Amino acid sequence: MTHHLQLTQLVDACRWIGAKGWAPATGGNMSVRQDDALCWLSESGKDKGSLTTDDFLQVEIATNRAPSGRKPSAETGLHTLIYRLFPQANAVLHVHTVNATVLSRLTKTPELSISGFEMQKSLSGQTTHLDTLTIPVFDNDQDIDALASRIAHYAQERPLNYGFLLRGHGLTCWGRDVAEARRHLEGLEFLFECEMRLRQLERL
Ligand SMILES: CSC[C@@H](O)[C@@H](O)C(=O)COP(=O)(O)O
Ligand SMILES: [Zn+2]
Repeated sequence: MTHHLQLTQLVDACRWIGAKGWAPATGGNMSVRQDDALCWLSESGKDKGSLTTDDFLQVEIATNRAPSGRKPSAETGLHTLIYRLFPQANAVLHVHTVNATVLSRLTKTPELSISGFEMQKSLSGQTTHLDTLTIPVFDNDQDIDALASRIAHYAQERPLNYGFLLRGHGLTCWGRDVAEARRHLEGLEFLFECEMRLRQLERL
């Protein structure tokens, strides 16, 4: 399948994320795949809600190098890991939502389990609220290479679909295209919000 570079769709997604308040300050980073070898990543340190296509730079998926010499996201190594692990992933969105940040800290186990919600079907392949959705929660780390290798190790042992949480940090999710990555982000964020409210009300 040939696909044109989805940079315009990604810029639109960044605006939407910014308007939702899901990338406060300079939090969050976003990318799209160009091909097997290259992706386009948001430049480090910018407000991700007001990016233009000029704020994305080409990065080598195998090496994390940016030929332009500009500085790609601090979390480049997580985006390129996803492109290496999943050939069908073509867009990656990383956000710092309050729900992802708090729920990942409330989850003391290596995985968050979610069940009983119709909105689980917003995630590709999910067909019923009766299934249990498993979202891994990795301890945050400022050493992105170390974090990437922990995630890669998890993916060798267990299915890793849609996204993962970084404890006390945020959510990283992906899709076949920007539209699917957006749907996964919106679906997961809705589920996190519901889970948070249920826990508050039930005092779990
Ligand atoms: C307050 S931003 C913290 C960053 O280290 C990181 O977590 C992040 O999401 C944004 O980093 P960036 O380098 O701009 O892509
Ligand atoms: Zn982050």
